[in-house]
Amino acid sequence: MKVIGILGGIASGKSTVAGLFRQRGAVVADADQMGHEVLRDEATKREIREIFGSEVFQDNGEVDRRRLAAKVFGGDDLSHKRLAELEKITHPRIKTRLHALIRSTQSDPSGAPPALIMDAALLVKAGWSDICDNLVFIDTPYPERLKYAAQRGWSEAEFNAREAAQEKLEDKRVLSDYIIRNDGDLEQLDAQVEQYWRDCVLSPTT
Ligand SMILES: CC(C)(COP(=O)(O)OP(=O)(O)OC[C@H]1O[C@@H](n2cnc3c(N)ncnc32)[C@H](O)[C@@H]1O)[C@@H](O)C(=O)NCCC(=O)NCCS
Ligand SMILES: Nc1ncnc2c1ncn2[C@@H]1O[C@H](COP(=O)(O)OP(=O)(O)OP(=O)(O)O)[C@@H](O)[C@H]1O
Repeated sequence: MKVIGILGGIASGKSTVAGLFRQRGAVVADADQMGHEVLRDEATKREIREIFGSEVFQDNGEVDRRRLAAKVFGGDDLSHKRLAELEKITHPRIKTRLHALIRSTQSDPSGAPPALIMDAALLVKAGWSDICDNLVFIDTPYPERLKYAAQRGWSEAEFNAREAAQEKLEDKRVLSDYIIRNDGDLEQLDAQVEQYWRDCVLSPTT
């Protein structure tokens, strides 16, 4: 089983590509989803309350992700410091979940899939790319990414603040060993995923 990391900018289509791999039989590790699960963990909530206070919690005791996002993605020095504190709490727990999923997928009694796809925006920054055998970069023009993010309700300022908290796009591109261009429709994206699946997953030369 190959562990394949997906790299790309915000709203570049990483999860979409991961979904196309899933349709072909891959297992997908969704780090954003794992991050959300971690925020529901009681020990995590305690640590977050100590640092950020009760203002980032909803009345039902769960973390309010919008309010927490506003605190850590402000784009200023204080926000950067807060984001580093949040990552110190959540990243080790996300990493534990990623490793657990890889282990359980590898040892699945009904057989491991050809690939496990790591859909994690912070793969390189968090040091999780070491787990990957291959890295695929999704190359999506900035205006398209901005448009897709706007459909999620993100302003350009919010988009840029999150992007600034990630590794530079060029650094991710250089680290990758395959590039998928996402500048067309979903059918064109699917065709590239199919080619990669056939050439690099099912019949790899390396
Ligand atoms: C700040 C939080 C509560 C905001 O939640 P929200 O639902 O708005 O965003 P979500 O988690 O779905 O992430 C959406 C996108 O935001 C970007 N993003 C998320 N966390 C970070 C981060 N630490 N640094 C830079 N960008 C980030 C990524 O591109 C991600 O795909 C949440 O993102 C969080 O807890 N982040 C810290 C944990 C983490 O690093 N998760 C990402 C793992 S790859
Ligand atoms: N080629 C495309 N045509 C139409 N819509 C697309 C295309 N590529 C991506 N999208 C849409 O753009 C949005 C963002 O894609 P997606 O969530 O896969 O990005 P992401 O890189 O995983 O985002 P994040 O940075 O939050 O992790 C989604 O709504 C997706 O359907």
